[in-house]
Amino acid sequence: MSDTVLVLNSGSSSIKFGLFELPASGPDLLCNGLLDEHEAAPRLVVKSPAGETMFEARKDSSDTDSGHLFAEVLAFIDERFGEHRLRAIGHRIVHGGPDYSGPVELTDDVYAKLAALTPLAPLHQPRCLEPVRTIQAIRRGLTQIACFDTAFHHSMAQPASRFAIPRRYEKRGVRRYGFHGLSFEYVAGRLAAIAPQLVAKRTVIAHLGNGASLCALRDGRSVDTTMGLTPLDGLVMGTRCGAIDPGVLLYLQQHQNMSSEDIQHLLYNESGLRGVSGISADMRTLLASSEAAAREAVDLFVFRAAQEIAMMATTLEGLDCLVFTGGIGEHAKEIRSAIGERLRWLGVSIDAAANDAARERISGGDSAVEVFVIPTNEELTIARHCAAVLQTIESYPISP
Ligand SMILES: Nc1ncnc2c1ncn2[C@@H]1O[C@H](COP(=O)(O)OP(=O)(O)O)[C@@H](O)[C@H]1O
Ligand SMILES: CC(=O)OP(=O)(O)O
Ligand SMILES: [Mg+2]
Repeated sequence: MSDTVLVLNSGSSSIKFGLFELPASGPDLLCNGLLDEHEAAPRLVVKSPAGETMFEARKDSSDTDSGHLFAEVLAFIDERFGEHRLRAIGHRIVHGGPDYSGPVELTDDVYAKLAALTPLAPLHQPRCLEPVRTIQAIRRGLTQIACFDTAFHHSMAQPASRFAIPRRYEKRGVRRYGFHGLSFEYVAGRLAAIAPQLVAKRTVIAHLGNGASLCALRDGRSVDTTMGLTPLDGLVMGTRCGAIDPGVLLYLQQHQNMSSEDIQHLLYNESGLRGVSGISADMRTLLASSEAAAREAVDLFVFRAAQEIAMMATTLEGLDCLVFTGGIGEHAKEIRSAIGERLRWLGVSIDAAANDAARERISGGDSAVEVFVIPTNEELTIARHCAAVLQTIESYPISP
């Protein structure tokens, strides 16, 4: 009998999960799955590591209780992997605030602190925390572990972590935290394995998914990132505006008769690709569309991504390596090449054939900047963190 951990990755547009076996050599995937809520009838799919479908269920669109999903996933695991011992559930928690620079066991006290951070990630934090309570109810006593998007950026120092507002707000926690850290950590680790000579070099990782952000790295550690106090700052996203003149918010509130709730909804849910195109938040749909507004939304996404990559390069005082990851970064060759074109002046040159084939290294021979496509794996990062935390809990030794 071997030990396993179930990892839940609740993002803004999907819930992904993975079941990992925990041998001493590191977590091994047994199956993974996705709850896709984009379709009219949300779909639950579980696949083997080879990509074969092991289980599929279509949920009634009126069934908005994700608790049913988790009960279904746990029942499936019991049935198919009953010979293993489920040791813990590992959760991606988007906001860890100032207190958590690494993974922690989810006690009631920790839960309360994380729930209090909901206003700083209103789209994500409730979705991340809801399964914790659900699982507590259906599997009392099962260890649950929180792994944070913010933790990787605790290495970020001032001035990168500072806003230009009076210091008293910084003391109250109003500072730049950054997100997508579990993804950046995984990609930085893969990059170190593929190209160890680049670890000490000036690297920017572009996580371009439904949520999107950049991380500037030196020696594999985060020194700057584009998201701030909340996952609203920085790049244009699926439904989020990214960086915006704060005067816009004042104007909307004072002269467009909008409440703070209206403004929150506008900036988190109705902006970004969705708002600019008026068509969709999904990059695939926009790239396939012949509408001018779709093209304009994609152009703005590319323009801003290139601008902010140059901003990260300023923090690093140059750029040696650029890595694309996330749903768009991994799959949208048009976006990678358009961003590359805008960064020619920085020495970026992308090889068209390598880019079309989504090879691991896509920079041309003449490029001053090494360019890679590295698929992210937030679930594996969480599983690794869980294995480390479980080893510190005496009553849960990991079997060799
Ligand atoms: N083949 C593709 N071509 C272009 N865009 C894609 C492709 N596959 C996925 N995407 C885009 O990736 C985005 C979702 O990214 P993902 O990282 O999966 O999201 P999440 O932030 O929810 O984890 C969507 O905009 C989607 O359109
Ligand atoms: C932090 C964040 O934006 O996450 P996601 O990409 O899952 O929306
Ligand atoms: Mg994501």
